[in-house]
Amino acid sequence: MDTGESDDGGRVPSGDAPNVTMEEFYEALLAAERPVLTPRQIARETDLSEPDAREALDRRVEDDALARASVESDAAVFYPAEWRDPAARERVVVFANRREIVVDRPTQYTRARLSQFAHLVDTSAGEPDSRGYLYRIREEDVWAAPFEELEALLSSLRSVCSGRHEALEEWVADQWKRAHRFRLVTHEDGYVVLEAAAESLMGTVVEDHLEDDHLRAPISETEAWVNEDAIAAIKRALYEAGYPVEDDRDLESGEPIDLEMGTDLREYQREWVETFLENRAGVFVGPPGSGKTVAAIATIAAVGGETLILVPSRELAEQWRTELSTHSDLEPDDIGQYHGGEKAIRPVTIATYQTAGMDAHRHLFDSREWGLIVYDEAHHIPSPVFSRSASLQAKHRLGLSATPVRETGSEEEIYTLIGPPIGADWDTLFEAGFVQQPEVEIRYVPWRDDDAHNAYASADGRDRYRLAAENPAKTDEVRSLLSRYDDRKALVFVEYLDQGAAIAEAIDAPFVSGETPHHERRRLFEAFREGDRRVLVVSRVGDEGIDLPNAGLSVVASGLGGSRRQGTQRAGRTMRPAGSALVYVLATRGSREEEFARRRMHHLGRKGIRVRETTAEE
Ligand SMILES: Nc1ncnc2c1ncn2[C@@H]1O[C@H](COP(=O)(O)OP(=O)(O)OP(=O)(O)O)[C@@H](O)[C@H]1O
Repeated sequence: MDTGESDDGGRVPSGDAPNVTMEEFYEALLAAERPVLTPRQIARETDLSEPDAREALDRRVEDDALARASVESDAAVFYPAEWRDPAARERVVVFANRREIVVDRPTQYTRARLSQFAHLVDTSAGEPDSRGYLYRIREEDVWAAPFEELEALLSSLRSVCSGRHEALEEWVADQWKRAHRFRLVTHEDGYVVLEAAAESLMGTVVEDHLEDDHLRAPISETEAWVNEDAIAAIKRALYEAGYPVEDDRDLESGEPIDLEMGTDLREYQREWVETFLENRAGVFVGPPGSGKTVAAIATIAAVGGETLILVPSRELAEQWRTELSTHSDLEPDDIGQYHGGEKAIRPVTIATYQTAGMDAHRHLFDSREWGLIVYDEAHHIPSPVFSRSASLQAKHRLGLSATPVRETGSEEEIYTLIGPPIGADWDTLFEAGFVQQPEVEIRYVPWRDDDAHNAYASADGRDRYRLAAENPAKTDEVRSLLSRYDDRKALVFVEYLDQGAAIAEAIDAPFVSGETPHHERRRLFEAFREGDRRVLVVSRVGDEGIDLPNAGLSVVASGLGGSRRQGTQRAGRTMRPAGSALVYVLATRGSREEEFARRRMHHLGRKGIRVRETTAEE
């Protein structure tokens, strides 16, 4: 519909002029989860055409109901005029030098606004008992902020901070500029060009940070012909130098695909997909079970181009096929599996990272122009595949990750090579009840006797770590937890094969490890899922992504020395919408595991998950 002739009666107050009521405006803000709206967004949320929306908004500015943040017609954004009044706002304290913002009891709406250009550090900042949310603005937050214009970002910042903070704004503006200094574009003759915003950048930044073979030849003072094999390396090098590159290459997608969703998205999933479509790249970051896979399927539908889904294991490939059929009308014939014995390219193709990384299959991926590449468990992408698949031709790149934090600090790599993080605060998801908040308990298990303790004390390095991990007293603790919760499906996670075998024997349950054949693993997981199998002992292999929706109890017997990512994954096993969720993490009393356990769980605590500590003797 394109005129003001709406049938709701309220939109056409006098004459034929289009109108937007304040109620509609607020609703549109909430729907878009944006602090400010453009005429186009208003048009999308109401049934006005874009020119009519623009006219209606301009008139509300004249009434002083709305304020406009920019005078340039294309970049104009609108927000309620009352937001100029600080008294009407939540209490916000800005620490400009530290680039930190503390908001007392922020509304979900304020949090949504902040998450566009800052990241949540802590939810218990400020006074004791307060719910002060501490946000920090890092370089990469500004680089990835989903705004077309700097002015829109600044006005969003001002609207949250209720006023100007010159130094902070200057810093933000500076960061913004850095992220708009280099661009990769496709020349009309088909080759790739690196464009710099100024001559001096070519001279300094490029000289200092790129290798000789990254560029083939200069084209002008500000442009160079790029070696296409080095695109990922160039992006990474410039990112590290503090100049993230905008990737505006002209990439064609393959055959279009036509796919209808059979599942309605939740509000936040819709927001994820929309944000993704705006940026054409990004990583959905949400706790396990928060619906990333379903949102990814909706993204495939929205992009409508040939899609490659990369997954870490064959079990996950299988799971994707099922999910695609469950949530969309994609026919089995439209789904190709590309791994092991089966190698079929279809409108939607699922491949393992392992196969995708093999030289023998490189051409298949390189020679195609995918409309969308989905990286499942994006924090899990093996390094060689990382650089290779990042240079795959794709119009859109979508990562999925429950835990983007990598111990190496290389989460930046994920965001450079795939795209900026997209996601709700975890506690928002817990609060909304979409993901059950697990109860996590760190349980300290004493050494069985002095001998065991002494052996630990006199060992060193890896041996110590292993002795603590394999403390035999943990087996008793596992047994006692299993009998205490004998009505729950339970997973016991272990780090070492010997320990897994020992625990499995002691509790008479199967042990699933990397040595278990694929078909056997699948059978066991299925038996667990479908009902007759109550307990599984699982080594690292079962650790990620395998959908075990009905685990009501997880016992992490060892594996704390692993990465932070693992701690979250393991706790995540039980974070499913169905059933209550309990996680026990066993740590040997008086060993380094104590400290490890606290640190890992602190990380979960920061994600809004409740953690408790007890001792096994209690
Ligand atoms: N919009 C929705 N409506 C109904 N059910 C949904 C919706 N989104 C997700 N679900 C269900 O919630 C469960 C978890 O969803 P999904 O598998 O997409 O989560 P995930 O974040 O990908 O989990 P993981 O990180 O473990 O892979 C699934 O059973 C899925 O069918």
